[in-house]
Amino acid sequence: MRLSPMVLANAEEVLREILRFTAPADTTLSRFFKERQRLGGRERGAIAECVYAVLRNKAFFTDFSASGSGPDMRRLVLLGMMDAVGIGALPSLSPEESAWLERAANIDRKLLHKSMRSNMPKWLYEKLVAQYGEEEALALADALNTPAPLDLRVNAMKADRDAVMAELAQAPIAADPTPYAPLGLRVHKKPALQNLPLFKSGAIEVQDEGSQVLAQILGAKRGEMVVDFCAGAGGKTLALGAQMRNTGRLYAFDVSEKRLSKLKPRLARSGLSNVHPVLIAHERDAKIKRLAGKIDRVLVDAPCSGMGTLRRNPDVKWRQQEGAIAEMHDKQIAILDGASRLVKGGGRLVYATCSFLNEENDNVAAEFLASHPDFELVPMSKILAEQKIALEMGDYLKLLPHKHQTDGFFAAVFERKKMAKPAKEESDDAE
Ligand SMILES: C[S@@+](CC[C@H](N)C(=O)[O-])C[C@H]1O[C@@H](n2cnc3c(N)ncnc32)[C@H](O)[C@@H]1O
Repeated sequence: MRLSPMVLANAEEVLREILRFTAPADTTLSRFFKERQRLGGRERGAIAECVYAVLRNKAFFTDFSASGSGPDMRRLVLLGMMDAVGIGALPSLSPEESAWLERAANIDRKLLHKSMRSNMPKWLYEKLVAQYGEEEALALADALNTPAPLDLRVNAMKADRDAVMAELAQAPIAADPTPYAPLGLRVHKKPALQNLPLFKSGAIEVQDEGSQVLAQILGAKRGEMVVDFCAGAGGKTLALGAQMRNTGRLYAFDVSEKRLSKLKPRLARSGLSNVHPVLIAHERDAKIKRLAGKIDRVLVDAPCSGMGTLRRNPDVKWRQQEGAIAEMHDKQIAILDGASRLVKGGGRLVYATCSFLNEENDNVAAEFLASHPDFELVPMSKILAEQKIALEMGDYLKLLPHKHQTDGFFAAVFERKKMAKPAKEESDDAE
């Protein structure tokens, strides 16, 4: 069935705003839809898919659109809709527009020039090539320009993976176990899940497999004292609380009241009562000092460029400036230093990001080790063996979409040496 012409007009309007890159695309889209209650589910789906198709092919579409006619934004929308719903579903195309779209559809995008195929700002693509070499950089860029699958985590407090898979099949929703995360399911297609009894009862949460692996490698156990230092809306907190079987104490720190407030309803659904959300002012907050040297495991899921999530947020790369990466690096070092004070002798500290850039990953880990002789690196190969996760890694966890079908993630595990005394607290409360 063809879309109505007003869908194209709406797509043009929202795309124009999103391409200014002044706000995240998903925020702009949800505000736009909220203001247009008359748009139905199919129309919303087509507009959102069109916008994301343009973001994932911005370089190619911008270049190709120069060969078309009519207003710029209409040309981009037609190309986006071609990917989103197919040329046959587009209303009121002129014969020239149809022929033009057929030409675009027949272009093999793998044969485009690398600057167009990678669909990234030059500085970012150059960083990728420097890190991975050209061939792998292109494979990674291709994967980052492809939509992510929908992964679920089964809440072990409420269900097991096989039972959830069987219940989903009744819906009917087809899903397969994820290869690395023991409680993960990868759902075929993208069905709405919010109204499923499994979701309402807290038996499942939406979570990328890579994120699940990150929570797993902290190795949190029953009865332990654990801190999720950058808990945000609690994606990993929920996984950690369940891993601890709702025992011990799990502090969820964050500097954002708004993000922490999103954790509350998720906690209620999850059935966890061992989680204690704590709003902190910064990484040296006095609330943290009371716990210095007392914590078994600390997760620092640090604020980062978010480049590892480009499959979901393809606009991030166009909104970030290269200089922001260096600023991020300094912030990451400061947070990791603050969080390290919590760890007791023999305890573990995990530093993680959803980025694949060395500045935010290996470099931060190396600097931390160089300035904290009371910590040593625990090779990721050892951690993965402990957790029985079938992934081949060296010192660090480096998950990449073209290799592991997850978002891009990094993690390093540090252990505080047993003899080391808790960090002496300087009188720096007044900072
Ligand atoms: C990558 S996000 C965390 C995502 C979250 N762990 C999850 O799994 O959903 C990083 C978080 O760090 C928080 N943050 C930023 N600066 C911080 C600081 N100085 N101390 C603690 N948290 C901070 C941000 O508010 C943000 O929620």
